[in-house]
Amino acid sequence: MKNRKDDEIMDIQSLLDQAIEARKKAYTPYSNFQVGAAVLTKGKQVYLGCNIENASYGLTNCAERTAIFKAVSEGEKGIEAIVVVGDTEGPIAPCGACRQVLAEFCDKDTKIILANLNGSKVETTIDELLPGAFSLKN
Ligand SMILES: O=c1ccn([C@H]2C[C@H](O)[C@@H](CO)O2)c(=O)[nH]1
Ligand SMILES: [Zn+2]
Repeated sequence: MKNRKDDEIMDIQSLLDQAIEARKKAYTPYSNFQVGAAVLTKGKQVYLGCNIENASYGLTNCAERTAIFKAVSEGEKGIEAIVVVGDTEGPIAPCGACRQVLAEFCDKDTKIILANLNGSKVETTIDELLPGAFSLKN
């Protein structure tokens, strides 16, 4: 019989597959570095994102922020898991801006899975990614 842990592993694998698909939609004429992300909300919906670059480089939106903003703009309240994937040597490392946005919408139980295309994968938390995050409640 399948247990809860098996279901979780399947969820994560399915999110990773979807993030890899989303990555193919990345708009990256400047860096040619594609990233994909998949968010599973507490409402059990999946939102996908890719990085979207701009001629004014600083306006680039990273894949994880695209996916999170899609979820939030549809009224989703919390994130159960997020997978981010890129063609990096090890698991991809989110930029500082994304860590601050993750801190806004993730809680201590949110699973943050960082992956690459070769099967490297780490599961982490927002507290590990951004210890001492800025918040108005500090
Ligand atoms: O976690 C990351 C790291 C980088 N990028 C994007 C931003 C830019 O388009 C390209 C190169 O930095 O990768 C993401 O989308 N997510
Ligand atoms: Zn980023």
